[in-house]
Parts: sequence; C-alpha cells; structure tokens
Amino acid sequence: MAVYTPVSAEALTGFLGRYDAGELVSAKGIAEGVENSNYLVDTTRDRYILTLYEKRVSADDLPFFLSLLDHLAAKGLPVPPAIGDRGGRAIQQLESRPACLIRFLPGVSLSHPTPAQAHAAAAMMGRMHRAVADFALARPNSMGADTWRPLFERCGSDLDSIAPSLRDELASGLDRVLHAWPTDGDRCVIHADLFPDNVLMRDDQVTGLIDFYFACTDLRLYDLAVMHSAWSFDVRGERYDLAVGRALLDGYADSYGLGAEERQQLPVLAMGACLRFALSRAWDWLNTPADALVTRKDPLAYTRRLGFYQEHGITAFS
Ligand SMILES: Nc1ncnc2c1ncn2[C@@H]1O[C@H](COP(=O)(O)OP(=O)(O)OP(=O)(O)O)[C@@H](O)[C@H]1O
Ligand SMILES: N[C@@H](CCO)C(=O)O
Repeated sequence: MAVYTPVSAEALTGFLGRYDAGELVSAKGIAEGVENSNYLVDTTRDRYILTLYEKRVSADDLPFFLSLLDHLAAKGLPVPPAIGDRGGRAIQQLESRPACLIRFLPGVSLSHPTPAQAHAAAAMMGRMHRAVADFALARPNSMGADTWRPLFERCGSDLDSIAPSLRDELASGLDRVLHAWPTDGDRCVIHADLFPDNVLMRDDQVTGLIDFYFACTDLRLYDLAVMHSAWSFDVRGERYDLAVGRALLDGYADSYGLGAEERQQLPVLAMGACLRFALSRAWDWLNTPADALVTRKDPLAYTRRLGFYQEHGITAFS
C-alpha cells in the first residue's frame, strides 16, 4: 500500500485550516499506487485527495504538473487540479513533504478493462494530446529512452537474483530497441504512465485521468505505446487481449488519428515501454526494504510483454 508518510490529525487539521475546505471529518490512507502517499479526506464541505510527494516526484517539477492539470481542466478534460489555499498557493509542506490538496473525481480505477473502456480511454488520450498543443511548458522525460541503459547498469548483476538470465534478456532488448529508437516523429506533452489504474471510469465513460507525475515532453506515440503495453495483457503479461489492443488503436485513431506510417513505429515504441517498466520495477524490486508497506510490482510481467512484441512486431498493431 502506498502510504509512506503518516499524517497526524493535528498536522492535517492545521493544513486544512489554510483552505476554505471545511472541517476535517475523516482521512484514510489509500492502498493503491506505489509512488506517492495518498489520503482520501472528507471534510464538512467536500471530499478531497491529499497527496504527499515521495521519492520520484521532485518538488521542482510540481509547478509543471499543476500547470498542466490546470490547462487540461480548463479545456474540459476530466483531470484533477490542485486546490489553492486562501492565498492561492497549491503547493504546501506537510509532515516535511511537498503536499497538495486535490479535487476528488468520481469513478473507479480499472483493473480489467473491457474493449469499450479501452476505446473510451484511448480516445481521451487523443483529446489530451490535442489539448496540449498550446501548452507552453516542457519537461524532459526523467524515465526516457536515454535513462534506460544507465538504470540497467545501476541494477547490475543483481538483476539475475530476480530471475536467471534477466540481465542478458534486458541487455539484448536494450541493444535492439535503442538502435531502432525513432529520432523523428511528433513530440508533445504526454502522460507517460496511463495504466488502467490511472483512469477512473463509470461504466464506459471516462470520469478521470489521474497521476500525471511522469508527464513530460516526448514522442506522442510513445504515450499510446505505453498504454497498449499496460492495457492489452493480463496482469502477469502472459496473455495478449486482441480485442482490447484493437480498441485502443481505434479509440486513439477516432479522436486524434493514426496513420499507417505511425502504426509502423508502434512495435519499437512498445518494446521501449516494456523496458522502461521492467527496469523501474526491477530497480524498485532490488531497492524496496523488506518491511516497506508497498507491494512491489513484478518486473517479469514486462519482460513477458517485451517477448510478445519482439515475436509479433507490427502484427500486434494491425
Ligand atoms: N483525484 C482523484 N480522485 C479520485 N481518486 C483518486 C484521485 N487521485 C488518486 N485517486 C485514488 O488514489 C489511488 C492512487 O493514486 P495515484 O495513482 O495517483 O497514486 P500513485 O502512488 O502516484 O500511483 P502509481 O503507482 O500509479 O504511480 C488511485 O488509484 C485512485 O483510486
Ligand atoms: N505504472 C507503473 C508505476 C509507475 O512507474 C508500473 O506499473 O510499474
């Protein structure tokens, strides 16, 4: 569960006192998520999400993320902006961590998306890519292709303690993908982590896109490739769901467009996405203390997907 930083009732009451947000009624740690500490906060006025930013989110990046959320919300996308206190400040300190009070969005996080849900979510991604066309800020991808080999080297031979030959498998994947990585192609601000658990839905309607803390400027289609790798497989990465995979591409094509040449780039972009998540999960696997409250995510679920894309290439996207 992702509650790294406990928040005392006294500290939370003091924090809420800076806002026109009513009096504290209850606060519960949210089990989902691995990156930040999240609480569901009910007050006499409304329901909010309280996020305390942990290891991977730098306080220096928060203005970028919050401006992006404001920009998208102003364009009518269902994203959760941070709330300003009485002085208009959205970024606070709480229990010695940067913290924001965030608008609560309705809906439930998906665990097993249907094709109709995949279609709606990918169409929303396409809307998001259109909506950032006039967003002025940029942020390099802190988990972009240029970071994968250094991260692989930092994991070192310990990778083979996760699974025999994992190091060799990732090494050959990196050689293959980095050699073929596109140097051209549309770039824009992307979400970069649009997993099913970062989309809130009611039936087949998207009610929220959340967790923008990897958002960055990178290849636009890499965002779709991340989504394809995250949505189109069972959790262990063993079974590919053709109907969901197709629905993602159709949904994106309907709202943004997807040319034949662009489709050709998807296999290498998806293999890159697999390396990115296999490596970040492997790093966490090797570096999460045994007594941590967070559930480690399985890196092998992404090496299996990598194997699938290597085997099937463009046929996975037709
Ligand atoms: N604005 C919101 N409205 C409603 N629920 C939310 C909101 N933000 C977060 N949540 C809930 O909190 C959970 C964890 O949030 P989030 O995914 O942002 O955490 P994280 O630690 O950054 O996760 P991740 O592992 O996906 O990077 C979500 O799955 C969702 O259930
Ligand atoms: N969505 C990521 C966690 C954030 O990097 C994963 O499932 O590995």
